[in-house]
Amino acid sequence: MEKGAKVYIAGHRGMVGSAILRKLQGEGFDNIVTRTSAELDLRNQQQVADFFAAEKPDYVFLAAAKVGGIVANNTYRAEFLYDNLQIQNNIIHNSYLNGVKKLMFLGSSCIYPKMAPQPLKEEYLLTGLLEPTNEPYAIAKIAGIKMCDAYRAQYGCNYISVMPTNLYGYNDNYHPQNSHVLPALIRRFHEAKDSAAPSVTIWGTGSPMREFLFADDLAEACYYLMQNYNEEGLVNIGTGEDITIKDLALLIKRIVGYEGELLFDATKPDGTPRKLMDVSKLHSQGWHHKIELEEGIALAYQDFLSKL
Ligand SMILES: NC(=O)C1=CN([C@@H]2O[C@H](COP(=O)(O)OP(=O)(O)OC[C@H]3O[C@@H](n4cnc5c(N)ncnc54)[C@H](OP(=O)(O)O)[C@@H]3O)[C@@H](O)[C@H]2O)C=CC1
Ligand SMILES: C[C@H]1O[C@H](OP(=O)(O)OP(=O)(O)OC[C@H]2O[C@@H](n3cnc4c(=O)[nH]c(N)nc43)[C@H](O)[C@@H]2O)[C@@H](O)[C@@H](O)C1=O
Repeated sequence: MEKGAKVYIAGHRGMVGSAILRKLQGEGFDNIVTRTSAELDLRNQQQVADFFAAEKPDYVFLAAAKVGGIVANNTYRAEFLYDNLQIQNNIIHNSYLNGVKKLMFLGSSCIYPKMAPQPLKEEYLLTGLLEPTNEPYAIAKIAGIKMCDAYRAQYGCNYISVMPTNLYGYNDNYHPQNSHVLPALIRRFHEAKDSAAPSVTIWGTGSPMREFLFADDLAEACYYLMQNYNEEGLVNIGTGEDITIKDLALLIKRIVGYEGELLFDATKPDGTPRKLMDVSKLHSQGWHHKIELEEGIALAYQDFLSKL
């Protein structure tokens, strides 16, 4: 990507899109195109066609999506499938029609089979059944990978797909029910500290393992791969390290400074038992994460406090 190139970041107000925007601005890009969902509903085929025909971006980061935690995925199953298929189909197809030089599609580690061997290698895609709570979202993300590969094969489009692990960071979603575990627990421990509540309830058994990457690290990786990677298929983006939900809760509890007890609500779903990324392909490309979990949670908590 040349510094003067016109770059469209779809989803620039979200956690990931805003981190990519900061990264590109920091690198000196000054021709960045953005639209909020109120200005441009990416599910709408005609609106997206008109936008691409008018703006003709050179490069596209596809970081707009219907996103949420385990309960949101399981509750809004139709929206997670429909919205995500519409958004990505419209952007990928109109990028092709308007000669976009390169596009990055963001998927998720939930595309891998629920019981795949660990760590998750890119080649495990489509080798088994998906986790039921996020199957609609995962099916949409798998379709996005296959769209990029099909447009590369038939039309020669340089569209690449990256699969981030679970993310957290600035501008995260702190909704009590619909968010991911890390922001949900920052909020719950903070509110329990404020109200001197005797206990905090963690969903599920606490035994599932998850890997977490700070969104600004993800943005660094996306920028790096946009400059250096031009292949079909997918690339995992993560740290290669994971932690149980119980240990994550204990870490957040300590950082927030809450002193009560932990309770576990086994009526809430655990989801996939483990989804540790194999990051050897990413490391062989020359990229490694910088922000470790404890430091990242402290930064996210400061961001949460600053927006109260
Ligand atoms: N968060 C995570 O843990 C992970 C996220 N990812 C992927 O990273 C990408 C970004 O996620 P994240 O930043 O967390 O999500 P956010 O929910 O923070 O942001 C999503 C953005 O998408 C935009 N958007 C949603 N629907 C529409 C629509 N119909 N039309 C236009 N814009 C729309 C929103 O725009 P607006 O603000 O203007 O409404 C929003 O800014 C997604 O592809 C997601 O699947 C992958 C792995 C983990
Ligand atoms: C990024 C990823 O995000 C989703 O999958 P997930 O990894 O299961 O994400 P999660 O962060 O919601 O939960 C992780 C674990 O944590 C437990 N947990 C405890 N207490 C809370 C809690 O309070 N909130 C949430 N959300 N989870 C909690 C929860 O029960 C689960 O065992 C996908 O649907 C899919 O969209 C996707 O790609």
